[in-house]
Amino acid sequence: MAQYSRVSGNVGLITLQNPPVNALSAAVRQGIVDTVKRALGDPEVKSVVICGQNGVFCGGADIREFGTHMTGPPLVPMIHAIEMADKPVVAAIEGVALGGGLELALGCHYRIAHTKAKVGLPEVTLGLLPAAGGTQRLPRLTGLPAAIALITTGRQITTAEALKLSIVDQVTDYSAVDTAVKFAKSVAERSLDGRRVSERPCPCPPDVDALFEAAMQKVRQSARGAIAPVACVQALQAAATMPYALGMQREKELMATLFTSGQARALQYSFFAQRAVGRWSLPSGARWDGSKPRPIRKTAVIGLGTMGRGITVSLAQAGLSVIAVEAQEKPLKEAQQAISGMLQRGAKRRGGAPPLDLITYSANLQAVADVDLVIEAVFEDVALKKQLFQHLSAICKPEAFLCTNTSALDIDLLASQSRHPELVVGMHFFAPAHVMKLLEVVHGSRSSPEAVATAMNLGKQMGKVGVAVGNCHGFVGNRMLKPYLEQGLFLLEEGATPEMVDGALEEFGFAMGLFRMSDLSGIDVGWRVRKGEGLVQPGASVRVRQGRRYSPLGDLLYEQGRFGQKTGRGWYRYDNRHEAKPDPWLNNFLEDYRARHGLAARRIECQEVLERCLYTLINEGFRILEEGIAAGPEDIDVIYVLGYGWPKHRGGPMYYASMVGLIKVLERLEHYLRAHPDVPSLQPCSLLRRLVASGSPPIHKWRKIIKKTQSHL
Ligand SMILES: CCCCCCC/C=C/C(=O)SCCNC(=O)CCNC(=O)[C@H](O)C(C)(C)COP(=O)(O)OP(=O)(O)OC[C@H]1O[C@@H](n2cnc3c(N)ncnc32)[C@H](O)[C@@H]1OP(=O)(O)O
Repeated sequence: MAQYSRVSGNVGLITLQNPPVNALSAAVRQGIVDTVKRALGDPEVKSVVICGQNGVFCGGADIREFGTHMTGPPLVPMIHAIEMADKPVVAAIEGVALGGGLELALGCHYRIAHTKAKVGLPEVTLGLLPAAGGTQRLPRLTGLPAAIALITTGRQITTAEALKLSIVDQVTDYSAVDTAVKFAKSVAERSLDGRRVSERPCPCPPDVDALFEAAMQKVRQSARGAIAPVACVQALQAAATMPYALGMQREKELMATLFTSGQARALQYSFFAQRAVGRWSLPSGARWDGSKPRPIRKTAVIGLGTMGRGITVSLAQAGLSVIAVEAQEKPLKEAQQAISGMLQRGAKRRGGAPPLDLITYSANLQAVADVDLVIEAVFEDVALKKQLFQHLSAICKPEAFLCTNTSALDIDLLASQSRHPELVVGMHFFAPAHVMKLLEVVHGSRSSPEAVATAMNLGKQMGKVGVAVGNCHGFVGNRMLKPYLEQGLFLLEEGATPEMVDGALEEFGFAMGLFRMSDLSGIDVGWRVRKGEGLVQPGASVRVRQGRRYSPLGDLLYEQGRFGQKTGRGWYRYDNRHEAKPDPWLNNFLEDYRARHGLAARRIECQEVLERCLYTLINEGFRILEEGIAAGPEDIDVIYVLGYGWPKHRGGPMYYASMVGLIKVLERLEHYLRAHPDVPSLQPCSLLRRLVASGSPPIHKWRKIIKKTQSHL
């Protein structure tokens, strides 16, 4: 809806009303059309201001409408009518002007924004392009390079930056609406010549072809198969080379292919999934809306290795005070230097001063005595962490939350070392912790809903997307990774090469194939995990361990000192630190290994690589759902997209399974299980069977069946 009033004598004020973000639903679009008509037809009204209620201009088109039969007036003619009005129309931007919201503002003759507002065209992140004239109007204001950068990334910018780029005409610290009304009065009689953006020429640099070639190359490299960024460049190319009307036609055609694409559906699913995970629930029935987080003011981080440093930076950037503890003086000094550098670089990027004063460094654990919440990030060693929890429990005030940054260890075991196990939760950050948005908040059997709510809330303050998960080895993300990695090794035994397996996964859209990932995280790290599980038998290469097929290939590489990137050798060779090159040594090693074990190498197709690696990972995801470790498929999908390089435009593993068809996933798992009966991770899980038996319902209906399956267990 849109409300109309006349203010300050002769200014027509149109207020968009659709909480929480005034999205342009059919009713809002109808409201705008009606109120604009009314304002333009009222002889008393000399100029018009468009604003949004509750301090938010507009969050864009209503994404919930996209999957439905769309009704109501379309955006393009609505914005065109505003631009062609013969009375000045001013957009008063507060909060956000995003997507269709910014496109609406670009159709106005003037834009006045609050200093704290943000603007952007994030459609590309939803698999779309700004198809309400955004690709044609923005470059006419900002020039092509800035428009390419903004539209192909969807980056949201401050209004200070928007002012520099001529996207807005004025920025104010006062009410943008009041300022816009005053301004509208002052320009009431002024000519609109030059104010209609679509009538301006698109500024074209002389090297425009080279500019677009470079832009196309850049998006193709970073998009990893996503089609929307490519379409964005094509639409901008139309703005540069065609008259406005033809450019609009091209924008429309490109949008038509994106709008119904599977990628757009997956990205829009992901948008809502990232919000749905905030509405967590625990197996006990406790929920986000009934559990109050406790405010946290003082925090502490124990252990200032890579993870501890990233967590400290992230807490300070969120405005929280941090006691940063490292037992030895030398590493403490080194960490202090590194953290200061990270904060300074961050401040340079974001603007403002680095929050150095918020951090106090100490080598003494007693320094954490009066903090509200501790995050320990010491070495992943259960004995060390147990001892630390005993100390913390004795030192900290009784109501302090004790959080552990572990990627796999038992939260209940650590909680049992504390006098207040209900205040213990896992906070599993992902490296680099000040950059990665994902946070697994792990609830143990005794964690209180208040502790979970507080950790989730703290994560949000830190700019993370928290996902509440249950306690099991590897939680959700790392647990699902295990069968995926295992299949990679089995494929090598059967005739594949690391570059072939990685090629298939990267072609699918993963940021990195599994062997490149293993080289990056360290072959020694995986070895240590397997050792902890009792799987490593040095020197032996027996292919059955704990009653199931086992590949010792990773252990053999470890024994050769090939730890991955850090030693320059792993599954690949690294002549310079980052570039992975196929290593003839490895091929010989694999041939010897196969010969020793009587394994005949066979030709393996990419499809088999994908099916075996991805379907076993997905199958583990179904087990996790069945056991209640994750509350719903959205939780798993958010974890994989934000933490494990799963291609965003494929929605996440569980969404992907729903798109491939559950029956196909089930059949292929059964097929591979027949070929490899000694691999239990290929055994389809009962939830998958139950979903297939229920007719493979759409993903949003899985929770109901999961609940039924759980009640049968
Ligand atoms: C052939 C058809 C042609 C159509 C023309 C196409 C041209 C235009 C396309 C578009 O405009 S696409 C939409 C572009 N806009 C966005 O991508 C913005 C998305 N929203 C956000 O980034 C954030 O929500 C926000 C606006 C910055 C606010 O963030 P905040 O952290 O304050 O709140 P959230 O938890 O994110 O959101 C609150 C609530 O609102 C829902 N929501 C947000 N934006 C939209 C939207 N555009 N449409 C529908 N709903 C929206 C969000 O889902 C939350 O609700 P719940 O999911 O929690 O119920």
